[in-house]
Amino acid sequence: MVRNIVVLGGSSHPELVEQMCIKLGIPPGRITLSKFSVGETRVEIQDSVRGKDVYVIQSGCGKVNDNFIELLITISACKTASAKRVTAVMPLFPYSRQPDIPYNKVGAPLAKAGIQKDSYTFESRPGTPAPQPDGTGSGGPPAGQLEHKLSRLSLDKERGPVTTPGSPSLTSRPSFLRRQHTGSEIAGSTKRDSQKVVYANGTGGDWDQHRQPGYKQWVAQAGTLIADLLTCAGADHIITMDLHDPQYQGFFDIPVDNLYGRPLLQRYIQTKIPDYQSAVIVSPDAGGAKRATAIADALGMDFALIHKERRPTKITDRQNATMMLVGDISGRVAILVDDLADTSNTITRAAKLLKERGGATKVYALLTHGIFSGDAIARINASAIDQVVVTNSVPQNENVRACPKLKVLDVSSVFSEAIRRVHHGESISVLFKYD
Ligand SMILES: O=P(O)(O)OC[C@H]1O[C@H](OP(=O)(O)OP(=O)(O)O)[C@H](O)[C@@H]1O
Repeated sequence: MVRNIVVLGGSSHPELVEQMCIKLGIPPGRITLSKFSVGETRVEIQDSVRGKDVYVIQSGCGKVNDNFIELLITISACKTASAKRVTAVMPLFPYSRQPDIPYNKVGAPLAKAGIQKDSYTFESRPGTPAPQPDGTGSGGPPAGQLEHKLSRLSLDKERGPVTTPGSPSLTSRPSFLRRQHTGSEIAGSTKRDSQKVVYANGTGGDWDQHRQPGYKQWVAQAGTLIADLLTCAGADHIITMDLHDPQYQGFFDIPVDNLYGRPLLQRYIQTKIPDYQSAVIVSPDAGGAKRATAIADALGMDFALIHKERRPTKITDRQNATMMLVGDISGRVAILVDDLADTSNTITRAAKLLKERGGATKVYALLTHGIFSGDAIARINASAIDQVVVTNSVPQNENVRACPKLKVLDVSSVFSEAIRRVHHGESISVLFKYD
């Protein structure tokens, strides 16, 4: 039993909170989480946290944004109630696939002068503005586009310039536009929906058609913002697991303990996969190669890599990325290792490749985070994967019921041990050991 500690659970994963508290030998702190009818989050902490070491547990799953706000409000409430230290325990860190890069890795679709929407490809890169063949200086728009620009200008004229006293004119910004999502909203899905623009006069069209030539689409940089929000709320420490991008830790100026799911996955391979040493560890993409090779090296196993060539023929056709297998898995068991499955597109396509092209006899997929948004579970059920193994960093009860191929490993011991060690000021590096 640890003393002077309060563990508060958010809405995202009550079972994990309960398991962690059992392992710590303390009851969960009393907290009421509710919503006002308008949708705003309300947090009420019933136990005193004055002078206490507080751990708020919230995973980046379910209603991710609501849960994140709930976490921020809870942290802030603890700080203002004089908690000595507040640690955010986030088994799955939200937004960790949106680091601070100006364009997403699939290549931001860029408007190229004169190109039709349907002919956009990932080969369509923006040229540096250069003189046109007709000698019109620095790449001015072709005639059609000029008309389009002028029509936009006339719209601005109708409205008149938008200015505020003492501020520069805002007419250079598309202030007459408002954007709306048109794609269907799938709960928990990360699919990027197409967008439409609507002018104030009711006319509109596809966003792609309205991009300025040569302008690189701006992708929001969520990484630093998420880190700043946590620290502004009052978090003194973060504990998480298998950050998609470990460099994310650099966005924080507070300690971040990034625990590994690897020992759990490794133990599963050793204890549950018959004759595992003759199997091959496979990374389904280059991004996860380091993680997968580390397991292969530790267990003395062979390694293969699937190269995911992100060059779909259309911008929105991300799922058509070509996959190429590097390594020999013929007649052997293949064990896919990755940090997470979201839509499960990556692992199901990889499994198909491993069996159809590579000649694998059986395919396992071992992942730390089983997000399984949208129809991911149905996709796994219909796939060539024989077994999927995930941790319960996000709730898996419903998924287990819907997917007979799914096995779940418990992370509550790892997190409760991390909490115990942080609380007592002990090193947690022992949790980073693999063998
Ligand atoms: O289940 P899915 O929806 O297919 O998503 C899973 C994939 O997404 C992540 O990588 P990402 O595509 O972000 O690329 P990266 O590893 O190169 O960062 C993750 O590492 C998986 O490989």
